[in-house]
Amino acid sequence: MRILEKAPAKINLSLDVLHKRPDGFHEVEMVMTTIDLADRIELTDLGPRGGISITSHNRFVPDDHRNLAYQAAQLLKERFGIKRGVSIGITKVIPVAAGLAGGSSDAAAALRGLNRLWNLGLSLDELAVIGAEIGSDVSFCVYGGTALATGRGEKIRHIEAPPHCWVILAKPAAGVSTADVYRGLKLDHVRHPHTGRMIEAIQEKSYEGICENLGNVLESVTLKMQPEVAVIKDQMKRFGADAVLMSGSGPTVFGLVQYESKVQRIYNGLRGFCDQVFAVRMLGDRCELD
Ligand SMILES: C[C@@](CO)(OP(=O)(O)O)[C@H](O)COP(=O)(O)OP(=O)(O)OC[C@H]1O[C@@H](n2ccc(N)nc2=O)[C@H](O)[C@@H]1O
Ligand SMILES: Nc1ncnc2c1ncn2[C@@H]1O[C@H](COP(=O)(O)OP(=O)(O)O)[C@@H](O)[C@H]1O
Repeated sequence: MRILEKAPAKINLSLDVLHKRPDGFHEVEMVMTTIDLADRIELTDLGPRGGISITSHNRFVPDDHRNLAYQAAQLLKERFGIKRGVSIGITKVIPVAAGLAGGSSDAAAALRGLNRLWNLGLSLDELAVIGAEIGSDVSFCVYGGTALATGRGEKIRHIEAPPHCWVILAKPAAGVSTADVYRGLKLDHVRHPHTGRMIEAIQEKSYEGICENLGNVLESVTLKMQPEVAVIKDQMKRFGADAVLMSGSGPTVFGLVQYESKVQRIYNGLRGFCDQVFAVRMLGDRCELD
């Protein structure tokens, strides 16, 4: 039997860090939404007593226990005493180590797909709790859609979809380590975004309100490690994006664009000096994972 799952990327419309916790993680408040840029996960049953095998044609994606989709399969096998093997094929589209939760979304897709393959009968809420053991962003990725994520990112409150718009993404060549970025954050020197106002803007379907309230406290940390982020932000604004921000720990920069007529010009302009550029729609609805 073969199961296919879509694993969409996320962007953080708003990312605030409240404080560092005794367990080393940071308490966050993030408004996240899924976009139409997705990896494809193909799960094939390998029969009784088999192991977990990972195939991907991307040299930056680990093909062993370090892969988050592998960890998802291992966790379900152990927890539910599954004795069957599985092959996990990952068609990578989301840039790696980019602040777009590619690995987390692959793990979430593996959880959803294996739940079907092995007839585990788990709800999305149960999968989201299991996902939190793999990484802070996995719970959100189990559901997709749009949500406020709190705690270390694993507490999810669903919110409605933002109004449809275009998202242009541009990723500088090198990736960044999320752990390094959190480590570099000096909380007494940041301007906190207004999480509440972002949620209100989404609920009011105010595209202008969303643009006005984009904010990410991690941006200034990554900017120091990768000055190219500032250059890309500048170019995106100059080519005509309505608002721009770095996603997550970066270094990917996204620009919001309301009208399709502007998208091609901004995309073409950025392609001039950035290899990985994408123009996609915001998904925003949970049902759009299918
Ligand atoms: C920054 C964000 C924003 O959505 O995304 P990315 O940039 O990775 O996509 C997330 O908070 C990243 O989530 P995720 O990538 O799942 O992080 P994890 O694997 O759980 O943690 C990696 C490391 O980041 C730090 N970390 C992560 C989450 C958090 N709330 N506080 C932290 O301090 C810890 O040092 C941890 O060891
Ligand atoms: N399925 C996967 N896809 C991409 N990277 C993965 C995957 N599994 C583990 N990784 C590791 O996780 C790291 C972070 O990758 P990723 O999830 O793409 O970025 P981010 O945390 O910035 O959103 C990568 O450097 C890679 O070594």
